[in-house]
Amino acid sequence: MNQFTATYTDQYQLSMAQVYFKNGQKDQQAVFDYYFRKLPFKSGYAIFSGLEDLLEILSTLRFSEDDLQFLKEQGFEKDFLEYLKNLQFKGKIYSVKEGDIVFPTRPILQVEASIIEAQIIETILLNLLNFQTLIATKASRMRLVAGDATLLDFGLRRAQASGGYFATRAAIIGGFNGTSNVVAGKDFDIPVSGTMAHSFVQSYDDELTAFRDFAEGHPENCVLLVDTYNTLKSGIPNAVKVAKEMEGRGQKLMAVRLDSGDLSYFAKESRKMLDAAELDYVKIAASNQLDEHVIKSLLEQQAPIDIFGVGTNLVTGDPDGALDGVYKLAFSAGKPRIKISESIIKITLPHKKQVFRIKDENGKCIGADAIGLYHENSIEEMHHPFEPYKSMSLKHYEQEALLELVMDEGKVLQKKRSLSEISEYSISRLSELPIEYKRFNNPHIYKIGISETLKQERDGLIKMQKNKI
Ligand SMILES: Nc1ncnc2c1ncn2[C@@H]1O[C@H](COP(=O)(O)OP(=O)(O)OP(=O)(O)O)[C@@H](O)[C@H]1O
Ligand SMILES: O=P(O)(O)OC[C@H]1O[C@H](OP(=O)(O)OP(=O)(O)O)[C@H](O)[C@@H]1O
Ligand SMILES: O=C(O)c1cccnc1
Repeated sequence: MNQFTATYTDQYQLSMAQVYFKNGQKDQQAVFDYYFRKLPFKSGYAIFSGLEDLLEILSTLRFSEDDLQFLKEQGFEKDFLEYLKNLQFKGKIYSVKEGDIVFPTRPILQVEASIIEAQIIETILLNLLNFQTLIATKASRMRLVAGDATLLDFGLRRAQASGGYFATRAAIIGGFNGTSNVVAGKDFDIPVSGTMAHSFVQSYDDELTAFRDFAEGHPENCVLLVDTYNTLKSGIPNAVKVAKEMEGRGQKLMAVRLDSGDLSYFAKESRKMLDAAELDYVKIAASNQLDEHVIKSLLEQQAPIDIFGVGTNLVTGDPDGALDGVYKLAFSAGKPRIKISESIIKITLPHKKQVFRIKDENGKCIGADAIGLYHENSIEEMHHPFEPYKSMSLKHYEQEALLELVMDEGKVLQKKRSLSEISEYSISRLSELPIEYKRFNNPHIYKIGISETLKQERDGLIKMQKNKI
């Protein structure tokens, strides 16, 4: 999987790094926060995904000989290139657990490293975490509405080039059951499955022979695509014949797949025809431009669909396309740092921090996370980040610290979890979130607050910067 070297970065990271190097600042320690500002899909939550890939890549990230030659041709200086030759990420990473539910404007992950190392990894970190978090969130929304139905990822062919690879992984974290993507299945140990294409049916002179040959070739998990010519007049009657022939051989047809037309109508009619032939065990799969809204609508119409195959809208994160996750400097050279912006929501939070999930006495999430300085063990009073008179006492609540050290001196500290473990964790964390945050229309807004000490630090820095201007 690891096709990345340290040039998987933006040029400005290297331009800045060369200046730090030449000015003797290369060992200056820095803290950067990773967070996003806007939830995708008008969702009330997001699912954090991509952490284990990031840690694995960082633990072996180097500049290759080829990279250094290229950078030389780009005009980088000899002594800086010599330094890059031995550069490895030796920093610390604090992170929320992969699969957890996460919310805008509060740190999900913090990097503490030399300014050069921290800067060079920014691009790959954002590339991996933004994309997977987007897709895991999309997948999770489909899982929420699909109930017990099986969700399969069919997206590799529609993905933005190599995005399909990580999209599959993220889909599983968000609650999908399997994929048609063979390489992702192999690399990430994901159940791989699939049906047949229209071309297979078209390549025969008649549909029945195509179905027969396929069923003989693949008696286990056989799924027949029934809409190439006419679903109810040809596809289903031929599938029934083949299913009966399979029964004669002691085999069972697993499912039929619908891929066009009114999926509710065709699923209901197909179910009736299969049941009338005593094939109630044959499942119905559906595909064709599905997303969480279509799946929800189909199930509200009581369409008897057992398996949903989802491609385009899953792997492209339609309609949002990207998560706006950012990486902002919070501390460097022994001082807290802030970025002030015209837009109040874009003002950053200084210092190394900790984030607490606020829970009631029964351990139930109340819909709030509070951000404090790293050394604060808990937060007494949470302030609205920007509205001065809004605050809430947290004295009687439980507080769960969310950021934990997952990488130290460039080494991964946690044992690798399987994707199914991460997915189960994600589903259990989502189940702790009250239902109001999970509805599709105008979900309740999760509260993010800051501690009194962090507020004072931030406001002091804003004042200081304003006085300088
Ligand atoms: N019963 C339904 N309720 C809600 N959405 C549906 C239903 N049936 C299909 N859809 C969705 O409607 C969209 C368009 O389906 P439509 O029937 O127009 O196209 P199509 O069948 O793919 O056309 P074609 O026959 O040319 O392939 C798809 O996203 C599909 O998943
Ligand atoms: O609609 P999506 O959510 O993107 O799901 C993937 C689509 O890819 C396949 O179609 P395609 O026409 O590429 O091949 P086929 O001949 O196998 O149907 C499949 O039949 C789905 O319709
Ligand atoms: O296995 C399938 O049915 C499949 C795989 C990829 C894309 N569409 C369908």
